[in-house]
Amino acid sequence: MKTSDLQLPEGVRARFGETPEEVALNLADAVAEFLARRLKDVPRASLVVSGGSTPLPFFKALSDKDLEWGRVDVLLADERWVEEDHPTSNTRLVKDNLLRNHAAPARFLSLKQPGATPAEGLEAVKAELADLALPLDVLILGMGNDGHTASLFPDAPELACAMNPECQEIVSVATPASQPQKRITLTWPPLRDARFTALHLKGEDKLDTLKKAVSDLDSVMEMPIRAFLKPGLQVFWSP
Ligand SMILES: O=C1O[C@H](COP(=O)(O)O)[C@@H](O)[C@H](O)[C@H]1O
Repeated sequence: MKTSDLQLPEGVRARFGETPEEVALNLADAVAEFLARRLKDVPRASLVVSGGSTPLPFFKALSDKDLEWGRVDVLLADERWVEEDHPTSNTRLVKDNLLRNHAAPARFLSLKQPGATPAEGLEAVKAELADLALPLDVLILGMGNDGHTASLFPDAPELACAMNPECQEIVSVATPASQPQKRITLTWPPLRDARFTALHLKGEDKLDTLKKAVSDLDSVMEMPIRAFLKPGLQVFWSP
């Protein structure tokens, strides 16, 4: 599919590049600029990132930015309920690739807390996030080809509650049948209200998925990413 075939909703900005490295640098520039501006006005700023394979070059580029990282709270939009030494731990991914270089002094708020299941650890996760200021400042989302973002999966029994605009909880357990591991995710209200939101994608398959998502913006429960395709969103994509 050609990028010119993609008709994004009004107010959604396309920031497409030729390579993942180019897009990662552009995204890191945009995030660093936003955080630096925010830190002039507030004592602490927040940065919510996603896991998976796409963000790696972005994490590396952002870790080189000379910011007052000691005043930045970093957390994940979602996490698998696995220990940090597990190969799919997003926490480890962030610690190894983002919280280094200039970014080493940032405070990391972990969505993985003690407990055999996310349900068991949920109260501890809420306690970890208790003094996080809302609205969130920067949110970087990814997307799966089933239309999930964060761990808002179409087949998660918890989805309706987590996507409810009146949801009072900042985090939810997610147990989609399609996934091998149970998960924990930020819910729609805090994600919806972030001041700067980017969707970071790599690959033709993601472009096809995005095209499918924009074709019917109302069916949010089929593809939760649809809820985020609203004015202000910036889509960073490369082949
Ligand atoms: O499961 C997940 O997948 C998406 C996308 O991952 P990628 O490997 O295709 O980049 C990610 O955004 C989400 O945080 C993660 O839990």
